[in-house]
Amino acid sequence: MDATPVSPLRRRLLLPVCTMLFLCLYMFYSCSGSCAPLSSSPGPLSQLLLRPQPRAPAEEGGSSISTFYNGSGSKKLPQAIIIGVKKGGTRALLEFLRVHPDIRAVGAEPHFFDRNYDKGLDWYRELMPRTLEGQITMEKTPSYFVTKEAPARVSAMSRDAKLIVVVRDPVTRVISDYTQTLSKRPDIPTFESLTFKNRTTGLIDTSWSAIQIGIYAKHLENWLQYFPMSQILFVSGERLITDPAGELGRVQDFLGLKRIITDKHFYFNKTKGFPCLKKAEGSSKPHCLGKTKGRTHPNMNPEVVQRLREFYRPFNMKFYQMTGHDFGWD
Ligand SMILES: Nc1ncnc2c1ncn2[C@@H]1O[C@H](COP(=O)(O)OS(=O)(=O)O)[C@@H](OP(=O)(O)O)[C@H]1O
Repeated sequence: MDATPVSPLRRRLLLPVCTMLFLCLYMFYSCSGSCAPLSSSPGPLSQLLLRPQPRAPAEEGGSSISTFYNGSGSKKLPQAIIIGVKKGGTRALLEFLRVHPDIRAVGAEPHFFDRNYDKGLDWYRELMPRTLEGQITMEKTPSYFVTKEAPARVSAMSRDAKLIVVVRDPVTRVISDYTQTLSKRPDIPTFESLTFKNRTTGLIDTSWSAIQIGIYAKHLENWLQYFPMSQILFVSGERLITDPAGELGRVQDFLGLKRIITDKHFYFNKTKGFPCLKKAEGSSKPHCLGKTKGRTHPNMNPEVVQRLREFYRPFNMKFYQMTGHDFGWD
C-alpha cells in the first residue's frame, strides 16, 4: 500500500512544532514541582493532582461531613487517628497537620468508633478524602479516648493504626469542658455543684463525665490492652500553644513524614492569644481557629481548683509513669 506523501513544507514544520510541544510540557511539570507552596515528597505529577482540602463546614466538629474532590486517588481507612482528648487541642492539631502535603484529613468528626459503629467500615471509608500513594488518611474524634469499646474496634480495623492523644492539664480541661457546655446551656448548675458529690467532705463527683475524661491513666489502660505504647503518641496540649512547631515536629516524626511543618508556618496572633497559621492549607491567607476555640474561662473558686488538683495528682503521676513523660501539671 502506498504511503501518503508528506509535503516538504510540513516536513520542515514538524521538528520545530515537536520541540515546542516538548518544551511546554517540560516547563509545566517542572514548575508544578518547584513552584507549588509546601511541596514535598509526592513527585511533580502527584503535586499536580493535589487539591486543597475542604474544611469542616462548622469548624468545631461540623455536623455535615465533607467528602472529597472528584480527583484521582482512592478513599482509604485512616492509618492515623487523633483519638483524644476532648478540649485538649485536637482541632488545632488537625488543622496544623492538614498543611502537610502528605496528610489528607476529614474535617468533621466522624464518631465512627463510638456512635456510628453499626454503620460499618464502608460507611466510614466513604467519609474519607481521596489519597494518593504515600499520603496518610486521618481523622479526629476526641471521644474515642474515653470510649470503652473503641480500642477493640480500632484494632479490628487495623492493628497498625497510629494513635495520637492530645493531653492537657485535666483541671484546665474540665474547666474548658464546662465553659463549652455553659456557652450552649447557660442554665446548667454551677461548676462547684457539679464537681462535688459532697461539698463538706470535698468528695469529687467522679460520675460527672467531664471529671472522668481527665483520668487519663485509666483510659490509657484500655488502649494498652490492644495497642503497644510505640503506636501511641502523646501531644502536650500546653506545648501545642507555646511551641506548635516543636509538637508538630514530633507528630511528623511519629507519622514517618518529612518535617515540612515548621516555625515558618506559625505566627502568634495577639488578639486571639493563640498561635495561628500564616497560610491555611489551600489558601494564601492567615488562619486562626474559630471563636469556640480559645474561649475565656470563667473565674473558678481557687479552693475548688485546689481540690481538683489534689484529686487528679495521683492519676497524673500514674499517667507520667505509663507514658514515661512528665507533662508538668501540678
Ligand atoms: N492554636 C490554637 N487556637 C485555638 N485554640 C487552641 C489552639 N491550640 C490549642 N487550643 C486549645 O484547644 C482547645 C479546644 O480543644 P479541642 O479542639 O480538642 O476541643 S474539642 O474537643 O474538639 O471540642 C481550646 O480550649 P479553650 O481555650 O478552653 O477554648 C484551646 O485552649
